[in-house]
Amino acid sequence: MRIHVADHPLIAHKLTVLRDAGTDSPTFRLLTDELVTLLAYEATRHVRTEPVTVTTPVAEAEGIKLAAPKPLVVPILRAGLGMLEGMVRLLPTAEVGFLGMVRDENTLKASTYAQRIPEDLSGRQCYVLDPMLATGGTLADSVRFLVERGADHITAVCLLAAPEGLRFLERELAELESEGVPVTIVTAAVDDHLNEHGFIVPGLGDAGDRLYGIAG
Ligand SMILES: O=P(O)(O)OC[C@H]1O[C@H](OP(=O)(O)OP(=O)(O)O)[C@H](O)[C@@H]1O
Ligand SMILES: O=c1cc[nH]c(=O)[nH]1
Ligand SMILES: [Mg+2]
Repeated sequence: MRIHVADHPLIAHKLTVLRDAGTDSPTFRLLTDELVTLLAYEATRHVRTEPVTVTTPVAEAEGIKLAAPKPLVVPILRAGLGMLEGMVRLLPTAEVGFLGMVRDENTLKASTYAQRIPEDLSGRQCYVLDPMLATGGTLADSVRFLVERGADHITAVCLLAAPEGLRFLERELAELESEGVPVTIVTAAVDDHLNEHGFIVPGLGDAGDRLYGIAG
């Protein structure tokens, strides 16, 4: 598993404001959107392309275009939805599939309550969006779901990751990787630890609640 921690002053600045408990929801949504576009630049570094020739007003030029099949962007509801626009701004021709997942507050186990993902993902590169990688359970399940449908290249874009979750994913996804499905995590920061409630410390709190308000 490849882990890329973005190292850029603009990302660190926006993340600092995002962490601040005093930042209101409209600002939190705006900053999330801006951060994802910056992270998307790194996350799409290995997007598949094919050569193309265009005719400029002067001569022919060799270039590239995104290869078929189109990449699939998968926001993990709810909080991942706040990352969607920032991602497709950079990948406007991507298709979008949805996975609704929620973590039980007591057991910290993730479960899937909704999905709208193409049945056949053979040869598709998938970009999973989820702001928080805490225990890693949600991401591990979502990666397995996509690979079972044929995805062969997965990149997760997160705002924050916990070391415990990254170690868990390394172990859980080792088998997939040995079968030739590379997994990359792109994150704005790796925080210190998880607390007894499975929250990232120092973190930014509950990303879904901060984006959309307290869920019932
Ligand atoms: O790494 P994990 O320990 O699995 O935790 C991370 C998950 O927890 C949060 O979702 P939550 O269950 O709060 O749902 P929400 O997005 O609807 O708020 C977050 O958005 C991730 O999806
Ligand atoms: O810190 C955390 C952990 C899981 N989910 C969140 O939204 N925040
Ligand atoms: Mg939540």
